[in-house]
Amino acid sequence: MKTELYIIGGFLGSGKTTLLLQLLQKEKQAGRKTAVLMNEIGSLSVDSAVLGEDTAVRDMLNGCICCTIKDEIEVELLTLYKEHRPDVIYIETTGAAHPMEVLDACTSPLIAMQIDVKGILTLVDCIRWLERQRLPIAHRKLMEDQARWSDAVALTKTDLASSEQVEQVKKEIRALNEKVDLRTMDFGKVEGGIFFGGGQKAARQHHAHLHLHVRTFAYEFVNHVPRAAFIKWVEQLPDTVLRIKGFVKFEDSGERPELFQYAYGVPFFQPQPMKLPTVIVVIGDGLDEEQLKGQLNALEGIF
Ligand SMILES: Nc1nc2c(ncn2[C@@H]2O[C@H](COP(=O)(O)OP(=O)(O)OP(=O)(O)O)[C@@H](O)[C@H]2O)c(=O)[nH]1
Repeated sequence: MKTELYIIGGFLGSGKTTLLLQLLQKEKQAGRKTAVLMNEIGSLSVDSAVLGEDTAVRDMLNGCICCTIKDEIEVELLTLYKEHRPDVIYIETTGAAHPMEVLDACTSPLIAMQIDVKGILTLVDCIRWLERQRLPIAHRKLMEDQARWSDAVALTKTDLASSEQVEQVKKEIRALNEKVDLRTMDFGKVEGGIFFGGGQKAARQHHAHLHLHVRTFAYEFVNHVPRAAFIKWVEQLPDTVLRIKGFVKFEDSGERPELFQYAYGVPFFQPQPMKLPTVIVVIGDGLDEEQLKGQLNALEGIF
C-alpha cells in the first residue's frame, strides 16, 4: 500500500496550519499513521497532544520548498517513508511555492513507487485575493497559478468578507480552474467536510474526482527497452503530458540506466554511473493511465 501524499499550499497567513491541525486530529482519530513535512520555522507549534506521538514532523528550514530545496524534499520524503512508513504525509508549503514545482519535487522516481501524490489543496484568503491587483505582478501571477493548478481550493477568512465578495472570489477562481473542488473554510472547518485526507482513505469515486486535474503516474520497468521505440513513444505523446522523469535501461546501454527527462516536448538522456530503480514518473493534465501503462508494457515486451 503506497503512502498517500497531500500538498497544502496558499499565501502567507491563509490558514494552512489551522487546517493542518484539524486534519491531523482526524487522522489521529482514524488511527492512521501521519507525517508532516513543513518548510517554515515555527509555523506550527508542535503540540504533541494534537499531533500524537506517531506524527513525525520534519522541517525544511532553508527556504521555499520549490525553489531552493527541491532535491532535499526527495531526501526528506524518502527518510520519512523509511523511518516511519506513514499511511499519509502532508506537506505544508510556503506561500511562495508554485504548485507545479512542488508536485515536481514530490514525484521523484526514487520514491514514486512508495509515495502517491493524492491531491493539491490551495487555501485562498478572500480579501487578499480580491486585493491582489495591489501586489507586484509576479506575486499576483503566483497566487493565480496556485488556484489554477490545484485539485481543490478552500476560501478562507470568509467571516471577514461579505457574501458578495465570497461569490466574486468563487467566480474568479472558477474562471481560472473550471474543474476545481471549491469550498469555503471557517477556521479550518471545511464546508461539507474535508476535501481529502483527514483520516479517510482516498475512496474510488473521490479519487477519480480529485485527479481530474494534474495527475501523476509512476511506472516501473522490469526489462530493458529498445531506444528507438522509446523515442518514438515520446514523440507521439499528447501536449497534456507536461513532464516525465525517471531512469530507463536501454537495450544498447547494458545494465547502467539512463536518466530521462522530458519537459515542454524536449527529451533529455544522461547515462548514470550507478544502479537506480528503473521507474519513470509521468505528470500531465488528465492522463489516461491505462493507455500509458499499455504503451509502456508493449515497449518492454509485456503483453
Ligand atoms: N478571521 C479568520 N482568521 C483565521 C481563519 N483561519 C485562520 N485564521 C487566522 O489566521 C492566522 C493565520 O493562520 P495560519 O493557519 O497560521 O495560516 P498559515 O497559512 O499557516 O500561515 P503561514 O504559515 O504564516 O503562511 C491565524 O491567526 C489564524 O487564527 C478564519 O477562517 N477567519
